[in-house]
Amino acid sequence: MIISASGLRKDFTVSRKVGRFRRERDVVSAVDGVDLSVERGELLGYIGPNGAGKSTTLKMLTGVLTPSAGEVRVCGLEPVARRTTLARRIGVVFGQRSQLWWDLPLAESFELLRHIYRVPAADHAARLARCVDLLGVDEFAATPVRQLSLGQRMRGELTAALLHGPEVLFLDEPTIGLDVLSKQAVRDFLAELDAAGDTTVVLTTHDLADIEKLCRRLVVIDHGRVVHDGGLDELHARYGSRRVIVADLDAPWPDGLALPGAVVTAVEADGRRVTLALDGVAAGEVVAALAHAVPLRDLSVQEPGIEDVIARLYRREA
Ligand SMILES: Nc1ncnc2c1ncn2[C@@H]1O[C@H](COP(=O)(O)OP(=O)(O)OP(=O)(O)O)[C@@H](O)[C@H]1O
Repeated sequence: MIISASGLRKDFTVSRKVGRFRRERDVVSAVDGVDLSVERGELLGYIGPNGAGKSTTLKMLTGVLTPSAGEVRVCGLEPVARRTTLARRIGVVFGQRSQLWWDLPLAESFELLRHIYRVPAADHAARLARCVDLLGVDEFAATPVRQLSLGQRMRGELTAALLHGPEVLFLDEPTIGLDVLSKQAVRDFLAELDAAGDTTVVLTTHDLADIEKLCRRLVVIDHGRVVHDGGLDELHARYGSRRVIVADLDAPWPDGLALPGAVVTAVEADGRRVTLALDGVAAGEVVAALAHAVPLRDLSVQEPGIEDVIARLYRREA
C-alpha cells in the first residue's frame, strides 16, 4: 500500500459566541475515524459534499496537519514527522495555494523547481516534454504566472507538481472554475497519467464528469466518515440506480396500465410520452410487453446518470 490510514481523525476547536459576552468552545470532528488504503498506481476519487472533510484528510496525508488520532503512512513515511523527505516523493496541487513564483515566467518556475528538487536535466526535460505535449504549457511558458488565466495556471501547477517524478499526486479540485478546454486538457492528462500507471493519484472533486471519466474507485466521505468505498458500478447498484425507458406512443398511455418489472415515473405530452424505470428486469422483456400493450412510435433506453447517484448518496437515500 502506498497510502494507508486507520482511525484517522482531526478535531478542530471552534469558539462560538453565546449571548453578548460569553463564548463557548465546540469541538468539530472534521475527519472522524477514516480508514483508507490506496495501492500503487491507483487513481482514487475522494469525494463528498461541502465540509465533509476531504481537504482536511489531504492535509493530513501530505503532512500539513497533524492528526488528532489514528495512523497514517504515505510512501511508508509518517507525513508530519517526515514532511521534507515526503515532499520529494509526492506532488501536491491545492486550488488555493500555488507552488509557482508569481512574478516569474512559468518556465523559470519550472527551472527553479528542477534545482530545488535536484532533478537530473534529462529527467526534467523528459517530464517537461510530456507536459508540453499533453497540457500545452509551452504556449504560455514565457508569461509571468500572475498574468496566466486560471486554466493556464492550473496546467502549469500540474506540470510543476510532476517535474520531480512524484510517486503520489494529491489533487484538490483541479478542475474547479476552469474553462471547458482547460478542463478537458486536465482530464485527458490525468487519464493518460492513470493509464501510464506509475503515479498514484488522489483526486478530490465536485465535478461529476471528472468522477465519471477518471475514477474507477471512489471513496465517499460525509461528516468525516467513509460512507462508500468501491467502484461506480457498485454505487449504482447500492443506491438503486435504474435504467430508464422513454417511449413515444401513437396513442395516449392507458390510465393504470402496469407492466411487470417496470414502474411508470412520468407520463407527458398528452399521455403520448411515458417514462418507465426498470426494476432489475432486462430491458428487452419490458420493451416486448410495452410493444404488445401500446402502439409504439419511438423508444430509447437510458443508463442511470452519475448525477442521480451522487445526489442520492449525498442525501443518504440508501
Ligand atoms: N482550521 C479549521 N478550523 C476549524 N474548523 C475547520 C478548519 N478546517 C476545516 N474545518 C471544518 O472541518 C470540516 C471539514 O472541512 P474540509 O475543508 O475538510 O471539508 P471539504 O470536504 O474539503 O469541503 P469542501 O468540499 O467545501 O472543500 C468543516 O466543517 C470545516 O468547517
